[in-house]
Amino acid sequence: YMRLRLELLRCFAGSKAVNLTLCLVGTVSPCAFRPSQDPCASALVPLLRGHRSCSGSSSVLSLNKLRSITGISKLCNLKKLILSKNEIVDFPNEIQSLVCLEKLELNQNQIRVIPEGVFSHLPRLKHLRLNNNRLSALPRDLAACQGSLQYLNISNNLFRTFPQPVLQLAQLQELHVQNNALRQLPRELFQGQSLKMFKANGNPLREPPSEVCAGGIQQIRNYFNQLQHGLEQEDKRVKTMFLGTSLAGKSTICRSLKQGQTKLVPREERTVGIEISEFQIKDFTFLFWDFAGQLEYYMTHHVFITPQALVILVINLHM
Ligand SMILES: Nc1nc2c(ncn2[C@@H]2O[C@H](COP(=O)(O)OP(=O)(O)OP(=O)(O)O)[C@@H](O)[C@H]2O)c(=O)[nH]1
Repeated sequence: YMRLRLELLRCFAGSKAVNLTLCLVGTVSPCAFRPSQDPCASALVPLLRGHRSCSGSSSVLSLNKLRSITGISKLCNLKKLILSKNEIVDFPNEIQSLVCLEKLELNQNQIRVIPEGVFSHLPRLKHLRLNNNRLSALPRDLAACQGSLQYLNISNNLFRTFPQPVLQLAQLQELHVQNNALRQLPRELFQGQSLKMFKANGNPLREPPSEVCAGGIQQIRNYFNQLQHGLEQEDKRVKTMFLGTSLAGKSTICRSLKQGQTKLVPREERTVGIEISEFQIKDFTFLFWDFAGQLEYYMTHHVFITPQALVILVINLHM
């Protein structure tokens, strides 16, 4: 039950585009098979109906909890293979025999590693879903799909660095990398014009900043173009936030810096909300954000604190 072996599928060897969605994903009812069009498939329907999890039209594989798949290597005409929502840990190596494959979905499994040498046998692959696994890298030979792959989803994995083989995918139109641990995206990804849809939210991005990524592909392209032309050097504004408990001395440091000498703020002049001011040193402009230290204002702080800001935490050592 937990290790549904698909040896019996060998009888499909040579048949065209067998709807494996049914037996592997189970989101389609057994009637999705078209025995009239594919006589081999009719042999499988009773087999699956006899299987406990296949009775009825509900999700089959989510119940099966497949951990491994074997016996599919002879399905060499297969175009679509859906193995979503299982408990597959080891990438099924036999997929490399499915040389006609155009669509492969292995999302929502527990795959950590994809071995080298599988994708180099899949030159027709157009659609690849690997989201919701435990991947932190992609094999180099994914680049072999550069003439065909149009859709790639690697969201909800453990990528800390952007997988370089993706940069070779010249036909890629849609890329999902949400909810990983990416800090940086490569400029080359946005140099071609093929990419039409790109999603990267849920990553701790610094380069380009998350705010830029949220604006979409064109904004990301503009950002990199500006960087390339050195325009970023003209932006010398530094957002500076003063944080600390009430009466820690935030306003005092803020005013002392601006006036170039110690300037004690009278106790009765408490900050209310936020006081924003500017401070110039040479050609740098510091935008001072002096936050009120009273507890009731804490709730609003996180709204204003952005990753690019300089934060000065003020502590009164006598308290
Ligand atoms: N002696 C001494 N007093 C200080 C120093 N820094 C701040 N103070 C005094 O401590 C009190 C509080 O200072 P503020 O700068 O208003 O503190 P704050 O952190 O801005 O306080 P909130 O407005 O409540 O958030 C004031 O009376 C200041 O004069 C310091 O370095 N030495």
